[in-house]
Amino acid sequence: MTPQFLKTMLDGHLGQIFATAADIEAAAGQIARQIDDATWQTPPLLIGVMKGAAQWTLAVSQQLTIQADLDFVAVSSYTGTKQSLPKLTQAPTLSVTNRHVILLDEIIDSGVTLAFLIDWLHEQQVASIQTAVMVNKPVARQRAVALDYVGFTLPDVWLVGYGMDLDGAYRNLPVIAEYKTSTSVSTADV
Ligand SMILES: O=P(O)(O)OC[C@H]1O[C@H](OP(=O)(O)OP(=O)(O)O)[C@H](O)[C@@H]1O
Ligand code: HPA
Repeated sequence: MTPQFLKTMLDGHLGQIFATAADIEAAAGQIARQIDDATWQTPPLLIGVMKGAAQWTLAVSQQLTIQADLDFVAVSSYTGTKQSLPKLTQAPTLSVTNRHVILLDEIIDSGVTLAFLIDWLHEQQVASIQTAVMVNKPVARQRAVALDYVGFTLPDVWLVGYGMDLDGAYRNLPVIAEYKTSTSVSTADV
């Protein structure tokens, strides 16, 4: 059964629930095992893309069993569901030059945000870049981005929860859910 608080919080906008917290932790664990098993000449530097990737970055990094460093950048590209040019609003605090970077984002949609960050990291002369996304929404891609680790591949609907927002709301939902822009009676079930 879908918890009542989700239905109440999304007030008629709740669509399909694509993943529960347990599904997401399991997907993050599988990715952590792959990162563990890769060959690293120096410890990788995990960089989470704030704000949305905070939960996903911790879900993956806490399940690693190798040494890794952790940092964050902040990029802003969306107001509501409307996209604008990405802006780096916070650079990493650690030096990225010559580091093996793993960029973690909770969602890739158009690809513009990650492509922008990858270009920026290359300008800083990183040693290598891998990407680890919780959700891949491939339908509306505008910029090609190589994805090394993917949690879930989902359809082109607006998603909220586990870091994903609509105008700053719903990031704290413990599931990945569809936000229906027109209200309807929810049939979602978990
Ligand atoms: O592939 P794209 O179409 O570029 O979309 C993905 C980006 O959009 C969201 O960021 P947003 O700008 O909403 O900032 P946020 O992380 O603070 O929510 C999300 O967190 C990704 O970083
Ligand atoms: O579906 C989405 N949900 C939240 N943030 C996003 N940024 C791009 N696509 C999405």
